[in-house]
Amino acid sequence: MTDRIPSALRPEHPIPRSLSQLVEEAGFDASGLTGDVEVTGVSLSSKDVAPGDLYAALPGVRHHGASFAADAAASGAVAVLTDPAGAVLAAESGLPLLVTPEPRAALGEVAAWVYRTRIDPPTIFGVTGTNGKTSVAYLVEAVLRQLGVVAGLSTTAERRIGDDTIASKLTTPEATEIHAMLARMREADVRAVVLEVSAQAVTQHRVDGIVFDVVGFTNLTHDHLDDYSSMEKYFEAKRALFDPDRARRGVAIVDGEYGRRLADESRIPMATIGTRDDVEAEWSLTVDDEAEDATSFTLVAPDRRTLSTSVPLLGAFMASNAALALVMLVEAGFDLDAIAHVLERDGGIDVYIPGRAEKVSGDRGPTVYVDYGHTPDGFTVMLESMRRVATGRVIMVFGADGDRDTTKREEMGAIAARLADVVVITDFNPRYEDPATIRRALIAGATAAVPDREIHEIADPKAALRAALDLAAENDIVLYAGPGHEDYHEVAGERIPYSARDDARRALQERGWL
Ligand SMILES: CC(=O)N[C@H]1[C@@H](OP(=O)(O)OP(=O)(O)OC[C@H]2O[C@@H](n3ccc(=O)[nH]c3=O)[C@H](O)[C@@H]2O)O[C@H](CO)[C@@H](O)[C@@H]1O[C@H](C)C(=O)N[C@@H](C)C(=O)N[C@H](CCC(=O)O)C(=O)O
Ligand SMILES: Nc1ncnc2c1ncn2[C@@H]1O[C@H](COP(=O)(O)OP(=O)(O)OP(=O)(O)O)[C@@H](O)[C@H]1O
Repeated sequence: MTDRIPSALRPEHPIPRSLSQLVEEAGFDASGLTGDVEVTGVSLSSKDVAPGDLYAALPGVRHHGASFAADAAASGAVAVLTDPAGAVLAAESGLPLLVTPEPRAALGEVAAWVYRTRIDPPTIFGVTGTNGKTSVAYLVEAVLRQLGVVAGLSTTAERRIGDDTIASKLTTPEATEIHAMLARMREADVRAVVLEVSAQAVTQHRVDGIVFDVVGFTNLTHDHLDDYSSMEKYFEAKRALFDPDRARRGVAIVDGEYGRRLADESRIPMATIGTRDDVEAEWSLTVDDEAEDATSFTLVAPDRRTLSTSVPLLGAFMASNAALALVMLVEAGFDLDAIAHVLERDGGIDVYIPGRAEKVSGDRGPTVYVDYGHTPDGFTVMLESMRRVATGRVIMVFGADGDRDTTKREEMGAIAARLADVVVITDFNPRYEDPATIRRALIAGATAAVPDREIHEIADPKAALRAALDLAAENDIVLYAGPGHEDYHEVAGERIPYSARDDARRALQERGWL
């Protein structure tokens, strides 16, 4: 299931620790330890085991990790952390066992202990919310760099340690990977780390063993109702991050109901940001100007100091993301005036976010963006911004993920039909679902909302994009929403290499526009 974790995300010079010490110091039931041994790392998949690792054999949806204990031993694992059922399965590996009733809940602490990530930690930022997490994480990292701080970053798109970039698989890595990455970051003298935190990561104990200095909340809107039975449960998963056991301080955008509730109900000090006049908040954001590839804004602090700057990206929502990033930095102790000074020196926030409102066109032909929007709210904010800057029509190409929250599809179709002039519906990661069924749901939503909207159904994404470009005039905008930074298209369990950004550039070149 998991590909190997790149060695660049593990410490180069791990320091051994003995399991008996872990039992002693972390309060594990010593009767669960069947032999002592020194460990240098922890891994959650037999495929990721490096020599000297403690293999965490967890029960999963499809397998019990303990059935791979022999494979882990063959790769150099020196002990197994598992539950009582796993202890039976792992016995034949002959490795010492550390048995605990809920190994997943123990994993963060164990990994933090093995990798010593609690000792002299960097400043750790966490970002959560339905939309905008990746963008905010990049924005925090960008300003840290501008301030001269060596930073680390972990997002859906990439993990970054200083200048090294490694592609990501999950939004938030497993606890084993996070602590290994933090240990590697320490070797690279990283002093501040930004982690994107999904709701699933909180629920699945992936961020256990970390105390965040500042956590930020973007918004909460419809998504992931396949993993959470209600918005309330989804909210609870996010709120759990804003707890004294997990974080010292929080920052929330309080435009929406959930942001306000989070600020009111959290048991950690919370700073609030409002991006509309009718919202009461300590910090206020005003968008000064929106252009095709830049948004300028002014942030007013609780003490009335102001910071006026810009992001080199389209959209008022990117100004909200930037405001959250800046207030998180202030809450972490960075001085607002010092931040204002470097941003003025550099002409704004110097950031590149792969596949988020990314303009791929040049000076000729229509303006073309590739974006990662895959929720009703993401569609809304992006299309509303495009409508404000467009001098021509907005043509939108999109699909919807297979095997993911099916309840949002009709709403996505409806928003596209209401806010775009032309809609091209295509396939996007159908996974194991019938792609025609997904398209039908999107089209049903679109036609119910705007019966006479111009809608094209073109299954092949490359053909759909080219059809949109053929329809576009010089002053039109083409938005290709969904694929963002991804470099594959997932069909029936197979990942077919496909980069929408490269394909869009190729299509523009074919037309002599780039
Ligand atoms: C549905 C779900 O949550 N699945 C998670 C779950 O997988 P699983 O229980 O099916 O694992 P399994 O295949 O039964 O295997 C059991 C154990 O055996 C191990 N194993 C398995 C095979 C093998 O050869 N060797 C081996 O060691 C596995 O590493 C695992 O620990 O446990 C795995 C390892 O602990 C997770 O990686 C996996 O997340 C999958 C990849 C996933 O897609 N999760 C999604 C829902 C997710 O977390 N998404 C959010 C993004 C949200 C957003 O859009 O913002 C995220 O943070 O990425
Ligand atoms: N503040 C925001 N409010 C609403 N939509 C947003 C916001 N910021 C970004 N988006 C939209 O959501 C898409 C995903 O953005 P981003 O990757 O930053 O969010 P995310 O929460 O990290 O999502 P994911 O975890 O799926 O990557 C963007 O491409 C854009 O369409």
